Amino acid sequence: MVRYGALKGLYDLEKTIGCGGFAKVKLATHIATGEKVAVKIMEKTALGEDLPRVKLEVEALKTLSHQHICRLYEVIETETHYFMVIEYCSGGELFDHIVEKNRLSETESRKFFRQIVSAVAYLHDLGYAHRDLKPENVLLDKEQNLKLIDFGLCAKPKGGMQSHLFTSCGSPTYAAPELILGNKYLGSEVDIWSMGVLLYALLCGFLPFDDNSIENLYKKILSGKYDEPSWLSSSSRRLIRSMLQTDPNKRITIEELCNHPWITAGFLNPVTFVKKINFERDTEVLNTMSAICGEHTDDIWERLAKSDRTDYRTATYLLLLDRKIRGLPFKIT
Ligand SMILES: CN(C)C[C@H]1CC[C@H](N2C(=O)N(C)Cc3cnc4ccc(-c5cc(Cl)c(O)c(Cl)c5)nc4c32)CC1
Repeated sequence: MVRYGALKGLYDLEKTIGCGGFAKVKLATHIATGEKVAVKIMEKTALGEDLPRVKLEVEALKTLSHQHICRLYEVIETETHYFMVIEYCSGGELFDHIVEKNRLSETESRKFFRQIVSAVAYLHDLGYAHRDLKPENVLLDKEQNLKLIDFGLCAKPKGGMQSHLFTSCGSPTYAAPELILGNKYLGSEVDIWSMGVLLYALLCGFLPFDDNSIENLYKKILSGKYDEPSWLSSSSRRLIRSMLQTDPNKRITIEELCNHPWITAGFLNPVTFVKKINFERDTEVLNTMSAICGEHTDDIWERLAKSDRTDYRTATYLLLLDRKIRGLPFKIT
């Protein structure tokens, strides 16, 4: 077990829970609260041209505060490494959940899909596009709530969501036709296409466009033709068709999606998102921290509010707040 001095006394590193490209993700315990966290470890020398993606993801995650987007608690930078301390999702990948059940019922698909739509609507409202939405980037926490991860490819176009992007990125299987063609595209529109692929995977248990040869895969995506299994309801067929429109101008918008009849069926309200104030003051949690570190709550809050929100103090505050929200003991007895 390689010991990382920078984490000493703050986090106990445990098993590796995944590797992705230039990062290794390990399970860890935040010592002060006993809370489980995921630590994304990146070696600077190995990052190379991927370094800008790390900064992009950190900046995005620092801004984002949504119940279905994985929360960034802390960033630790040393000479050789970056460590991102992120909310742990013990429920694994949504993909595995679909595979083990073969496919999900319309009701269960709707529950998960509403959470994805809420997270993406929130992202787009803040001027971000994820651009790599796929089942592997959708995890579940212990309460089976959905968490969006991996913002290494997300874009916040300078000119806002109406300005076009060019970099082709993400995985071809979930990529929209305009992205494959190398046309200029809108991040929001490619996210809608990818969500269409995700919804299809939830309801069908397999992908709308799939092929071992990348060339045939591209042909299928550009044709926009896919099977509609008999078990799909007409309402879900209509919704999927409106998302998997090869012409981005004909594709459903995120606002229409939030109000779509299939989305609202069985629910009282359309999908909304709370622009959660990123950082609300909680006196009980501050009292607990004051008991731990001996400082006065006003001084602690003062420092928290001024910090860049990625220090250990912030992580401790957020993890205690999480425990309180989940009804777990968080007071130092
Ligand atoms: C395929 N990818 C490029 C990497 C893969 C690494 C393991 C990870 N994981 C898993 O695959 N479990 C099954 C366990 C697990 C549990 N909690 C997690 C909490 C956060 C994250 C996470 C990972 C990355 Cl690379 C991020 O950028 C963010 Cl914002 C968050 N990954 C987690 C994670 C999923 C992604």
